[in-house]
Amino acid sequence: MALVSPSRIRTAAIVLTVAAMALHYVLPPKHIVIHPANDNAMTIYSDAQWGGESSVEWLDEERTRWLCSLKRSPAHPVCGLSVHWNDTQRKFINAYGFSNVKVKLRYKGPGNTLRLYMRNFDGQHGLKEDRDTHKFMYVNIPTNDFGDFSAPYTTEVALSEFQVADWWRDEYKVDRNNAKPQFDHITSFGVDFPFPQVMGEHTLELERVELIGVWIKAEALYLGIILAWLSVLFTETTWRMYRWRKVAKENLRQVKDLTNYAQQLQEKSEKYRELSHIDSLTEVYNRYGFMQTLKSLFGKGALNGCLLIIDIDHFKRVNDEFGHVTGDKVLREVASLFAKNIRKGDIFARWGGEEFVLLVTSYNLEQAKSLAQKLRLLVQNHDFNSDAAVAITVSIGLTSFSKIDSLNSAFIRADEALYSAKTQGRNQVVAY
Ligand SMILES: Nc1nc2c(ncn2[C@@H]2O[C@H](COP(=O)(O)OP(=O)(O)OP(=O)(O)O)[C@@H](O)[C@H]2O)c(=O)[nH]1
Repeated sequence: MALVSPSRIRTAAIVLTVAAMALHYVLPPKHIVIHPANDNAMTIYSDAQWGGESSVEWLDEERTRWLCSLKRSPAHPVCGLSVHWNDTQRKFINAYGFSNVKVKLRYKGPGNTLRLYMRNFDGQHGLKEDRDTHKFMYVNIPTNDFGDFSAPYTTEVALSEFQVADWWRDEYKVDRNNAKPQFDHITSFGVDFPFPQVMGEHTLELERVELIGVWIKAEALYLGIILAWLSVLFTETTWRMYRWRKVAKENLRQVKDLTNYAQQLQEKSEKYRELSHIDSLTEVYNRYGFMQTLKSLFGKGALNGCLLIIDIDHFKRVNDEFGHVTGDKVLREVASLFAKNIRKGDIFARWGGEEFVLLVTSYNLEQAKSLAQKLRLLVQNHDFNSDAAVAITVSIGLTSFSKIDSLNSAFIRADEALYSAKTQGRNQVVAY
């Protein structure tokens, strides 16, 4: 089995999907603590610094609880607390990936609403060093949403609830497009009172402020899972296609092999068929080949012509005196002489032993006779180049025929003619 098979990849993908989803729901949210923290500074302020009548003071040594006394005066009534860190080690907070701010605050007083705010330095508007120029974003929260001193209560506010203050936009002449809340360079967090402020004494205690976010957003997680599954399916499809191609290639190769093998068999069977028609010694037709060729000629229509039976004279002597090897050589040469000197359509075969037959079509008896004489002389005059000091001659008996059913009788007549040629002294042609 392959090391990385599709089923293994799919199993791994299922395990990873389940693990990712479980982690997503089980993991505690990520958070950044804004307060309390060692690296921030807390300031309380009031309109007293601009000549107003309001005042503010810490109520405990730990500086967690403070008292705002809001008083009407010509100055705009202001009182609040600011947590900031742009003059501490932590220059700013990037809240990318965070969605909420969680505030644990206690309030006691006549006010109905508190204002939570954050400032963010955006580089285009304001100076880094001057916190008052940083974008002011706020959200008003009913005081009921916070606990009083008897029952502390935690409120969570979505960052999307914050809006940029109109006065900040007007003061720094920022157009609407650039006046959208942003939380990538938060430089301070604060609590104060929105307009219309309620005069009187307000006691507040800020216990904890933190940014809350998920490690990975659900949409991003699902998109990731979908992409991972798409790549698993892609990998699997590619793998399967690769395998199928390999199998198809192998099948094709086998088909090719079989085709080649079938071709070889065909060639062999052709060869054997041919061999079954051919006399192995002389390489001319044997008796079977002669009959088959004759049949195919009959198939093409009525046949007429002449039949010649050729027999080597005193061939036994050649064998007896010079051996069979010489005898074979003589047989081959006689066959070759005949084969070379007949027409393409004529059928020449070794009938058996030292006897040959020749069937010439469309020849009358006279024409066949002169052909037979020509062949007889060819043999007589041929230099057999053998050790046989005996002259090689042939006797030929021939006859004509014009009908298929007369072929048998033609054989008988030609045989009789041959016998006659032999008895009359051999090396001659006799026609019946
Ligand atoms: N070398 C060889 N000899 C063969 C073959 N086939 C038949 N013979 C020989 O051919 C000879 C034929 O002899 P016979 O039938 O007596 O005829 P002949 O000696 O030619 O005499 P006539 O036909 O009367 O002239 C025999 O000795 C056979 O052994 C063959 O394939 N090779």
